[in-house]
Amino acid sequence: MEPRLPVRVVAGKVLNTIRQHPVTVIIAETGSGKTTQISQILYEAGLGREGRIGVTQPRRVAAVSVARRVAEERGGRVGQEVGYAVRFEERVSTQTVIKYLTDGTLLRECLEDPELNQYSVIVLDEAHERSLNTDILFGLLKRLVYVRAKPLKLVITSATLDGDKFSAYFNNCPVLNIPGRCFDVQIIHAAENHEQQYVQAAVDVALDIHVSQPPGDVLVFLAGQADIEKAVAALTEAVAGMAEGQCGDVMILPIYAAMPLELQARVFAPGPAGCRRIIVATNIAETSVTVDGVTYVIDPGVVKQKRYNPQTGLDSLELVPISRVQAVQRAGRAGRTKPGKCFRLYTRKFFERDMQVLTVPEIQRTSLLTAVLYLKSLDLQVDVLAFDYVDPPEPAALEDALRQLYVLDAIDAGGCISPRGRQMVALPLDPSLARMLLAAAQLGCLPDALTVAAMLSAETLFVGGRGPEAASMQSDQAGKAGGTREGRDELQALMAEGQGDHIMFLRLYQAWDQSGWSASWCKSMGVELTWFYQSFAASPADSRVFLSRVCPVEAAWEIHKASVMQNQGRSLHGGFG
Ligand SMILES: Nc1ncnc2c1ncn2[C@@H]1O[C@H](COP(=O)(O)OP(=O)(O)OP(=O)(O)O)[C@@H](O)[C@H]1O
Repeated sequence: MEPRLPVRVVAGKVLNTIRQHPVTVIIAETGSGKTTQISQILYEAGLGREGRIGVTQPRRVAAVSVARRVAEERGGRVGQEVGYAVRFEERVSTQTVIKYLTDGTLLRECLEDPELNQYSVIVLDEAHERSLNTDILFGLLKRLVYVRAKPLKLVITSATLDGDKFSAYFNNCPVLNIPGRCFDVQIIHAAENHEQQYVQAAVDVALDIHVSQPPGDVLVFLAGQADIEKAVAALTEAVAGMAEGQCGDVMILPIYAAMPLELQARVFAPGPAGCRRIIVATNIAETSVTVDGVTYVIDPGVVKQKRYNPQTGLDSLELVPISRVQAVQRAGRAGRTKPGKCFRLYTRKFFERDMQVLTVPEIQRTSLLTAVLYLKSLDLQVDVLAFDYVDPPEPAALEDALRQLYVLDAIDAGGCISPRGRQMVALPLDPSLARMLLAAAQLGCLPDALTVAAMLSAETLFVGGRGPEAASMQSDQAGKAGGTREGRDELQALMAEGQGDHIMFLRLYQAWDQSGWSASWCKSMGVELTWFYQSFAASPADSRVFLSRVCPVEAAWEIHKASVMQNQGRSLHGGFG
């Protein structure tokens, strides 16, 4: 228990407000105890007796690490009183009362039980992130608190949220502003912006901190795995070149989403005594997480953000400046267990005048395919165009999602979910991948399709963030840049088959399988081994079994009559122009 945390100081007020109102918005500084304490305050007051206290997080790493912390604070182990559920991993038992879960997992639970009867309270944490899933949950839970027979409390929490806007959305619910923070974070702005060379600038500042600042770990935010690998290589080289006695020991630890959860967890374990850790992270470490020991944060002010292009119908990742809200969150990763410093690699003027105040909600910038199919699958007769959004998406993006779902045969001409759409939504995958698996089941090639789906679900393929074009490079620095020359030739041969990315992935997997899942084979090909691990969990065999379990495609498959499909196709193509 942390009695000094600001949220603990006003525990009585928090409790009374939540008891008296169906929905409460709580705004308090980063590190003040929202994520770890509110659930415990409610539990200690008996609010978990009638059902679990669920706390959502936008990211897996946060759900898992916070559950571990809260279990530890309560003197238990994860999976007992405190548990977590994230995609592909669950540590929850009949004893579990406080459950941390990702917002995506809660949405999937709604499919099984639209009334979410296992919960008495749901806390939507980090609401400012405005993830697509959280935005959908706002609309669904707003309705549920008023219609569910068994009482349900909803709590919305954030360090930076427009309280008035959310209060208005939730029928003028109360907004609790909790003052105070634990430790100060000194903000140091750069004299000039480092837009182009932000990786090198971040490396330089990290090294500078290492040689000149008192003990404390450093957390560096970069935009993606490729950036991180570049920075780790540069830091390793620079540290190795430092004269003996110039500085203390240092340990460099990367963390990004494509890494298996066990590897991500390394950053939460304490480092060796007297050794400074430099943790190089994507924005997965931006909210909620506490990395004990982090005193210095380096924030280059950029992020890779998913954006939807209505012309191509696809999402792409773009490097964009972060919002001020994100800058506040990043700084808030310091000052949690002692005072800290945040080095911003952009000017104060840029922060004050040029940065957007809020992050654009994901619902207004990404593909809506999964979300629309999800809403269609709920037996709530949801009109996706008129759904109760906090901020509605572009009508054109919604219409586009409907059109694509029709093409995938997930909805019918009337816009209702089809039997195939129901099968698709049962698979925890992107609708296009789900559709591919269903087709593969029908065509008798499910094992290969499962392989491709697993590989496409993982994020990074080639070492150094290179695409397959790395294979055609005639670089002398082969091993360093992405594989040996022979490896690149082999990769090129796979690509030369010209059957598209999916078949190439399948061939790549088959070659890896034949190599006996060899790490040196991956290195020679310039392929990221962690990518295979990410794709196949423990092993390809396990992954197949797992995917077959979560994707009951064969059992559920109903063959549509070809003529029906053709007729539907004609009428719908006409309907959607
Ligand atoms: N793993 C941990 N190790 C050490 N201290 C921790 C840990 N997790 C939390 N704490 C302590 O508890 C405090 C509150 O953390 P908590 O995550 O509940 O804050 P928060 O208000 O949700 O922050 P944020 O808005 O950044 O998510 C931290 O500032 C820190 O002092």
